[in-house]
This record gives sequence, C-alpha cells and structure tokens, in this order.
Amino acid sequence: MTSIEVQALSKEYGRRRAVDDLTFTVRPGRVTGFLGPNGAGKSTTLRLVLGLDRPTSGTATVGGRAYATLEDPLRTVGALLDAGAAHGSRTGRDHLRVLAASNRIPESRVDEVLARTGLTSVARHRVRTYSLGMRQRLGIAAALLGDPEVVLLDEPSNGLDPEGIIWIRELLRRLAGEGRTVLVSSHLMGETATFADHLVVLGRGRLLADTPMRDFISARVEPRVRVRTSDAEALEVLLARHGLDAVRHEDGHWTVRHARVDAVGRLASQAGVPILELAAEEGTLEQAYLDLTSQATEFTAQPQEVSR
Ligand SMILES: Nc1ncnc2c1ncn2[C@@H]1O[C@H](COP(=O)(O)OP(=O)(O)OP(=O)(O)O)[C@@H](O)[C@H]1O
Repeated sequence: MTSIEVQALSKEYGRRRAVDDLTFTVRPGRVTGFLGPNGAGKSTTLRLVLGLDRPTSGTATVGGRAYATLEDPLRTVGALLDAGAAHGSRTGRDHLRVLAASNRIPESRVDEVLARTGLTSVARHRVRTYSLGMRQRLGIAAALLGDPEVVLLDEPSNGLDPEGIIWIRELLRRLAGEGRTVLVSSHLMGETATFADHLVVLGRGRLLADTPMRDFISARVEPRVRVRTSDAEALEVLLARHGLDAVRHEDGHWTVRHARVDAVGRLASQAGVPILELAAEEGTLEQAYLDLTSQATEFTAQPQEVSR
C-alpha cells in the first residue's frame, strides 16, 4: 500500500517559514489526525504533498513519487482542500462527471460516490443551491472518485450537521479499514479523538509530535479517578492516609489525581468506605493537545485557535 513520505520539507514565503524541516510518514490502514494551531503549516504541507506548491527544500512524495509524476493522480490520491471549489452553475453530478472524464475514471464511479456520500437525491441540483455541508460531501465525493489509496482531507467535518459528523467519522474509519492511507486535518479535538489512530502535530511549521493517539494522551494527561461515597469524611481520611491527592466537587464527587481506579477501589473496600460511584477518568485529546501547545510559549497568545 501507499504511504505519504515527507522528508526534510521546508517552505518559505518571503521571509516567513511556513513549513520548517518537517519529516514524517503517513502510513496505510489507519487514520492520521493532522493537528496544529492556525498558521502552523498544515495546509501548506498538504499543498506541497499535492504538488500545488513547490518546496523551498526537501521532498514530499506519495508511494515514493512526487505527485506531479503520478500517471493517474486521482486514482492514487484523493483530496479535499476547499469545499467551495465546485462550479456553482453545474449540478453535483455533472461536476463529478467532468472530473471523471478528465481523469480517465469510469463514469459508473460517479453514481457510486454520490451514493457513498449521501448525495444521490440532490445529484441533479445545481451546486449553488447546496448547503455548506452538502458542498463538503461533494468535495469528499470528488476525493473518492478515483478510488484512491491515499485520502487527504482538510477539515472534513466543517459545515456538517451532527448526523454528517457521525457519517464522516464512520467513513474515515472505513477508509482506513480498507487499508487506505488517510490524513485528516482538524481543529476539532473531540472529533479527531473519535476517528484518529495516530497524530501528527505541527507548531510554527515544525513537527511537535508524530505518535499513536493513545500514547499522545497518556504521556501528557495524568490518570485520575472519579469517586462518590455516602461517607465523605471516611473517604477523605482514607485518601489522605495513603497520600492521595483528592479534590471534592460541589456535587459531592471526588477526583483523585495520579491514581488508578483499581487501587482506589481496593483501598475503599479494605477500609469499608461505602462507594456509590467509581470510574477511571480518561484523559482527553484536547487536554493533551493544550498541554503540548502551552509548553511551546509561542502558542500561549493564541488560545482561541484550538477550539475553532
Ligand atoms: N501563499 C502564501 N503566501 C504567503 N504566506 C502564506 C501562504 N500560504 C500560507 N502562508 C503562511 O504560512 C503559514 C502557514 O499557513 P497554513 O495555511 O499552512 O497553516 P495551517 O496550519 O493550515 O492553518 P489553518 O489551521 O489556519 O488552516 C501562515 O503564516 C500563513 O500566513
């Protein structure tokens, strides 16, 4: 199968270095989330992979070849960069038919991708009548037209309603399950956590992380336990006796920091402290991401950029 290889890649616009000596590989069979604050260099990297811009130095290749040298590029790489790219006066179906014809893709694929993206009922409507979510689906249909092994999507959840967001999540999982290489940029941490297996994180054009998502979170977010009891005093004494750092919340539950759920459960059981609720609090991708980006001081002035 086909990987994306980025090797010592840099891109300067005048004196601004948008991408700075990046090296990473995006592998098949998993969804790689591509994260970073606004201006971190994600779109520039995607454009360099797609041959839409020239690197200042370094290389970006797909299956070992520069995009421009691929014989049937749409059959190798499908991309959604800008959902506004379709011509408004064409119908969705015609937009895809033109793309198919100019890329030697059989016309039968058009109806297949319309069905796969839930657009069959509006396929004969003009694109200018489409909602943002429908345009987004049309962009994804175009990306899938050539049945590519590599799929690059820039903010695919943008404009989708809750049903559409679940749909894109399942689609991404399925594409990876089919063995494709799937790279998805997003600012939505909660969303990315639902579909990504692996993360590549950029900051100011540099690589900040290239790691499995689970490891990314567990390396940065402390394990915590949520516990509720009918005997707060006994629990407090017990936790303090074992040197456990616990905070009581207004609704009566406690958070025990740096602790594992089985250890807290065992202590409570041995001490006969009645437990009403006991659960491990999983660290979230958002917490881990904020932790990483707040360490890099240059991001602290831009907190709004992570929750867009
Ligand atoms: N064509 C261009 N000319 C000049 N500067 C550019 C150009 N394209 C990007 N830049 C600059 O390069 C930097 C990286 O931008 P890029 O769009 O790649 O970031 P991004 O991570 O995709 O951000 P966002 O999350 O906002 O989409 C920014 O400072 C941007 O202003």
